[in-house]
Amino acid sequence: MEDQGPKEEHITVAVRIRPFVPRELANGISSAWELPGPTSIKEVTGQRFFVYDRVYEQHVSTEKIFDEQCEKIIWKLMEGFNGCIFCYGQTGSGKTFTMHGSRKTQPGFVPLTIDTIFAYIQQTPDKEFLIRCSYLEIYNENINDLLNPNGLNLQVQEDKKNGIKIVGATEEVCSSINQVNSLLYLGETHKQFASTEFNSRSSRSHCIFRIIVESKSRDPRLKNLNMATLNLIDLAGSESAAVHGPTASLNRTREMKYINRSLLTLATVIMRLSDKANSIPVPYRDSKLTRLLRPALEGESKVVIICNISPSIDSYDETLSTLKFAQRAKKIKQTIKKNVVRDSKALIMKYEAEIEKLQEKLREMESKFKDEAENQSLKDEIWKMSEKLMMIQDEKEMLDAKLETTFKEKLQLQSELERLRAMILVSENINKADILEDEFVGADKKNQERRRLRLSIMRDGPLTFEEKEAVVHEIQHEEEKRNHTVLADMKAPEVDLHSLSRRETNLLDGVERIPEILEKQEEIPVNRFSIMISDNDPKLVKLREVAKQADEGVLTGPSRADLLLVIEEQDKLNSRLQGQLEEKDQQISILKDELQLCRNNLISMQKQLKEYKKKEMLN
Ligand SMILES: Nc1ncnc2c1ncn2[C@@H]1O[C@H](COP(=O)(O)OP(=O)(O)OP(=O)(O)O)[C@@H](O)[C@H]1O
Repeated sequence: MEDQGPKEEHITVAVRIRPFVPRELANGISSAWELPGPTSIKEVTGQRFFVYDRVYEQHVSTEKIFDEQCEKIIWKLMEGFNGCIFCYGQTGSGKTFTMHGSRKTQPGFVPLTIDTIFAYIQQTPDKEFLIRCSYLEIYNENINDLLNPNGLNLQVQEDKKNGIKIVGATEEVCSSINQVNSLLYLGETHKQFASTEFNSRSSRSHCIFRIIVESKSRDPRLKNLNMATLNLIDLAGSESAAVHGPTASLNRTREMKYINRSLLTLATVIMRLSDKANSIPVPYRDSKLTRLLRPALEGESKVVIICNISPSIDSYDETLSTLKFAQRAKKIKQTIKKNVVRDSKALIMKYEAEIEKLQEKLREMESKFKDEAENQSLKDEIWKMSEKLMMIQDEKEMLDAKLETTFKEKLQLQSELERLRAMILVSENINKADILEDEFVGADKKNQERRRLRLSIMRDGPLTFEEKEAVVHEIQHEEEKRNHTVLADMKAPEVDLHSLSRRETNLLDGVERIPEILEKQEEIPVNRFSIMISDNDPKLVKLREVAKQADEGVLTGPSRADLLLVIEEQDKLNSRLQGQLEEKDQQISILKDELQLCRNNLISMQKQLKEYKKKEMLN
């Protein structure tokens, strides 16, 4: 159960006595105080005796004091109760050591408070918190913002509903310990310090580190919001003129005057508050410090005062004054209420509303981004597609060109083959050729002779003279025919068939029909055995020679073997060309297939591209 019911309690006052500092040890200064029990302090030589909530001896750690006196205030703060912890005491008595300490060696109340707050948040998953921090100093009665070097002489605004407000003070929202530490570090760099007789780094101002905690249940049905403030105050130390020595500067003297005056006002306020029966007004307005502390001292905060004292007999008067101040403060009674905020002024509410708005914005942006991303991916797709299209078009053009070249090559081969065929004298498929020949030529005598000639070449044994003569004439006729083709455009000379010898007539007759035979032979398998004779062929040259010799009647060759050799050579060439032709045919058919594939691809890509473009236009 949360403690919400108002009840009266005393301010907690504890005394901390610091160890002797090196200066005191060097001077062999003795102690003026002894601690008879955990809550009491007594003069070593006199009878003065004081009792507090707790008195801490010299070697007690700051952490132990924090655990015993401050931790409960932090827990209350997290539940919505204001808190105020301050260190009071003469200069050099250990206030800054207690409040700030050193993170590494002995952390003070401020770092320990921060750790406790964040640990509490971590252990309270059913609530949400918002932490804000500000860091101020009161220097020469001016409130300065330690988090903003331009925030000087800030004004205090008092308002019954909202309490005390320092206009223009920086309030940083902190979500981590490191963030708070950075603020503290920044504040330290702006703080006013000076070296005095008692302290080489004496605070010349009252420093207030303020933490505002807003908390709210995560349960949406519970609308109440708690808001509480904790002030951690490191007061400047009261000091006498002796502290600065006879050569004190005007600045030091002025600082001292302001420090002492504000501490005196604080002491008076505490005195008036501790004596409620006395109806004399409390002079809060006499100093900025008491104006700021008013809500806390009037009962809005749980207050812990740590009174720091020196053990030294040298500081006896100042320590006595501190102990009297502590005694008066101990008498102050407070009725503390929990701060419950029901309006939407609390920052956590504003932030939640802001978060809701931002989330809405984020959702809008996300959907916009999604659209844009989709658009982008569409554009990328179109771009990729266009590139692919270009590639396919290039490929197609290349294939077209290749196809054209292959066709040309094929035509060349074909014409070469035709030329060869035109020169065929005999064929392995002679029977088939003969049948065809018979069909076209008929079984006339001349052709029978031709066939016999061809067959005789295939036979073993030497050629007869007539056979040799026939071969020679056949060759001569081939030459004439070729010349005739070359001179086709020129008027062919009239041939008197009656004047020709029987042999010439036979050959001419046969040759006239050769194109027809060849046409028919196109249908015959191309791998036939045939003779092919080219113009410059050395074998033809030889045969020409043989023919010439035959004409002159001195024919001695060619032998059957010579002719078969010629036939074989020519057949090889013919079959090679035929093979190349087939290869070309195959290439053409592959290219045609590839081209078709390419065309199909191109068409489907163009279609896809069209669709994408349509889609893009719609977007
Ligand atoms: N409990 C302690 N243990 C060890 N050293 C301490 C302790 N308290 C104070 N000191 C040392 O005493 C010196 C003065 O302490 P500190 O600066 O905290 O005094 P102060 O009261 O803040 O002085 P001022 O009012 O001038 O700022 C420092 O060197 C500090 O380290």
